[in-house]
Amino acid sequence: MDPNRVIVFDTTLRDGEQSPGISLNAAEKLEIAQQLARLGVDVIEAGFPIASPGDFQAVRTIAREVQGPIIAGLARAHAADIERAAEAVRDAERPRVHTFISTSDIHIQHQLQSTREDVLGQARAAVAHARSLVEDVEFSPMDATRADVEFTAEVLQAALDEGATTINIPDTVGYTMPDEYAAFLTRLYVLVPGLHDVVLSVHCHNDLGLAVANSFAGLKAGARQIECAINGLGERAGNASLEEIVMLLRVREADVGLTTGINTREIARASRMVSRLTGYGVQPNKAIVGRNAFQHESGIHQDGVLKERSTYEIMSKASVGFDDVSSIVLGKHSGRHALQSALMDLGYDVAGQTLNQAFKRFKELADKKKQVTAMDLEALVTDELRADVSSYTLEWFDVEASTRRPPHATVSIITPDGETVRGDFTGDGPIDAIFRAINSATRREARLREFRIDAVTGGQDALGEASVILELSGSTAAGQGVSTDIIEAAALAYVRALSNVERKVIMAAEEPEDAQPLELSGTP
Ligand SMILES: CC(=O)SCCNC(=O)CCNC(=O)[C@H](O)C(C)(C)COP(=O)(O)OP(=O)(O)OC[C@H]1O[C@@H](n2cnc3c(N)ncnc32)[C@H](O)[C@@H]1OP(=O)(O)O
Ligand SMILES: CC(C)C(=O)C(=O)O
Ligand SMILES: [Mg+2]
Repeated sequence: MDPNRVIVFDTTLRDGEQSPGISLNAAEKLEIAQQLARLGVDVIEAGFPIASPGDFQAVRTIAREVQGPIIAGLARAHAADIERAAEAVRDAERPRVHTFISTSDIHIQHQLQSTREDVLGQARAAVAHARSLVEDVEFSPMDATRADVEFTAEVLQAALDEGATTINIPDTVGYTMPDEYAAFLTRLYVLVPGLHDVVLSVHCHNDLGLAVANSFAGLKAGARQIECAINGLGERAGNASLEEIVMLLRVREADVGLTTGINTREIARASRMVSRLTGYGVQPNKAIVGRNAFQHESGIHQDGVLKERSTYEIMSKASVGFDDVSSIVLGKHSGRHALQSALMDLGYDVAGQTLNQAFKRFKELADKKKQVTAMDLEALVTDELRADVSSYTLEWFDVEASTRRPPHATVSIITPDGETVRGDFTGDGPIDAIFRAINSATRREARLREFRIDAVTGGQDALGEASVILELSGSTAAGQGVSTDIIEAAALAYVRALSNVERKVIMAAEEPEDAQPLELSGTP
């Protein structure tokens, strides 16, 4: 085998399933195992067969149905565990039994309540027994990183003497540090030269957030198998995340020189499947598979990525199978380039002053909304186009609403001549009050024919779109307004409808009777 090829041992279905609250049935485990095979992992640790009849059945089903990877079952250093594991994986193309016993004094004294001598004997017997049942036997000295290195070496020598084919060095409680872990492995290679003839493996936990860093240090020290789990699942803070270590090796391959057999384009699918079946969501800012991992929200980054992706991305989202995720997210930190590009996607070719005006409205909206969606943008732009044909402008308004007295509205309007006029009114409801306050300020007797308000987008911070039809001196016209505040949306719509109807009245008075009515533009 290529000495630079790293064996990917996936333990999502064993250590990953040890995450509190996860219990996968045989069908669910099989579905994940099939995806792991598509992903191209080399070994699937399918479960702990002695743990329950269900887990035994799940491991057996996977062993029978999943082609490609080695299928492993975990076993304590007990004959019954080993026999159950061997039976469960027996029908696999390539079965493996993974047996383990602690070598740290903390575990030997307090958990096993035993002695180093007994542990040495149990390890030897366990590997020998496993080897009598299957060819491929992995041995792990549990809690090795807190154990005496000389004693661990002695146990490993016994495991090798009995025919172990892979030796795994677990950092069971996520205690070690990269330099220390690498030094521990280097020392084991010196103390147990036979380790050079088998595969040395790393199995790191994330209690201090170092699982991937420690695993990587182990690979640099000579290990060629990495035990990891999709989405970093595993006991307590989890195991090294498969996607992180695999992409680290891929992205820095030229510098590190190690490869895996993983089809990285299957990573996103594997992550989503595991998340769905385990009920463990992925944190948005998780490396590689988090929702944000390939999204850019800030204007400077968006500008860079729009000009050349590599300015702010060290890998492409396509390389991990996230083709369907949009890279540019519009929010309060976005700039004109991103807005222009998003508008272009919607079919609006805006530039110059129109872009500046849309950008101003967009920033105001982004201050109110966490994320600005395509629908919000569309509403904003059409609203901006409508604003171009308005004659009256709503400068500001105040509405006092209460259940104890009738609502009162005050408005300030800028007329087509640039004059500021004010009006106020006490109405039946806040919208009625503001509409009549606009009439009072403009000294127009417009009559409301229709009023409707719709939510443009979902959620508490949704944009509302108000539509108003007004009648003035026998003519009618419509106006629309958009805002996160429905009273403001209604007032904008009223002011625009008033501008439109007034223009119609003037035109009707000026033009011959067969003239066509003026069409308002509002769509791209
Ligand atoms: C670091 C790891 O991830 S190790 C794997 C952890 N995974 C699991 O434990 C999940 C599956 N486990 C189970 O379903 C159960 O714990 C079983 C079926 C394996 C055992 O259940 P029980 O027999 O009731 O024992 P229990 O879990 O309470 O205690 C563990 C026993 O195993 C012993 N033990 C622990 N590790 C080992 C080992 N590697 N080899 C031999 N014995 C061990 C403990 O000393 C304890 O023995 P004791 O009963 O003589 O005190
Ligand atoms: C069983 C072993 C490999 C384990 O999961 C650990 O020590 O963390
Ligand atoms: Mg573990």
